[in-house]
Amino acid sequence: MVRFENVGLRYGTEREVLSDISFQLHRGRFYFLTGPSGAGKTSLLRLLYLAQSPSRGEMTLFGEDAANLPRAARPALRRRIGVVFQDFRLVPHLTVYDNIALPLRLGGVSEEEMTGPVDDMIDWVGLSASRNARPETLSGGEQQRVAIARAVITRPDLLVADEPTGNVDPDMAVWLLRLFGAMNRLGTTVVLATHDMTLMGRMKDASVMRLERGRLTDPTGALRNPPQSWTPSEENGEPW
Ligand SMILES: Nc1ncnc2c1ncn2[C@@H]1O[C@H](COP(=O)(O)OP(=O)(O)OP(=O)(O)O)[C@@H](O)[C@H]1O
Repeated sequence: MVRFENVGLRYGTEREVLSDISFQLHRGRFYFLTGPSGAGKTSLLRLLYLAQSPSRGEMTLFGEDAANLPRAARPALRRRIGVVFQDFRLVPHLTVYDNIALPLRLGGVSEEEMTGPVDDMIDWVGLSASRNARPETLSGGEQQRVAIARAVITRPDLLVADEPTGNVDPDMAVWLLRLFGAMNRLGTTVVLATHDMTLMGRMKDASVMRLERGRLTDPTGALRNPPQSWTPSEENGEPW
């Protein structure tokens, strides 16, 4: 569903921060993106969620040429991608409910249609008691659960997360990883950037993409060939 071929990225006239990046992401898989600080993880994720265009190379997303996408075609492709950031990026003056409902409102879903799914989602992330609270009154872990709920309320094909557990305690990090795992079991492809080796060890089936000074290594060998044994699981105890 995603293919990068010899992708390079430079900011302005500086040297390339990403060079010769080639990989494929397979539908329904879980990927960790790791590497030292400054290796280019955020830059690679920004390419994936179309916040940045590559300086060279080929980039195919959901079968579309994403490297040369006309501006007008970007929103439709972008709607198929959910994004979660380390610093949550919630809208401060909106309640938990309204933050999670935001992508549906922007997509033109009626208030009547969205109430059930948004409340189910609030329940799923364990925040029913905070439905009408503003983000500033929540803990970091609670805010990140709102951010994850907002990112997945549209059931994206691809979920991209940039150090989503960086600002929460270790127990909450495991809780959040379970949410990403549950989404993944429902068929969403997940790419999660992290430094946290313990967290990576908890997701045994995940593939690991490692960046070193702007170049990608493939320690699990899974980026070019999909694992033969793997099939998406239909099991789900989640509300949607
Ligand atoms: N907007 C920008 N303009 C110029 N250089 C940038 C910009 N964003 C990132 N860089 C540079 O690109 C390189 C890769 O940065 P990036 O943030 O992608 O790495 P990272 O692996 O995510 O690091 P960290 O783990 O510290 O967040 C760094 O040298 C950084 O200084």
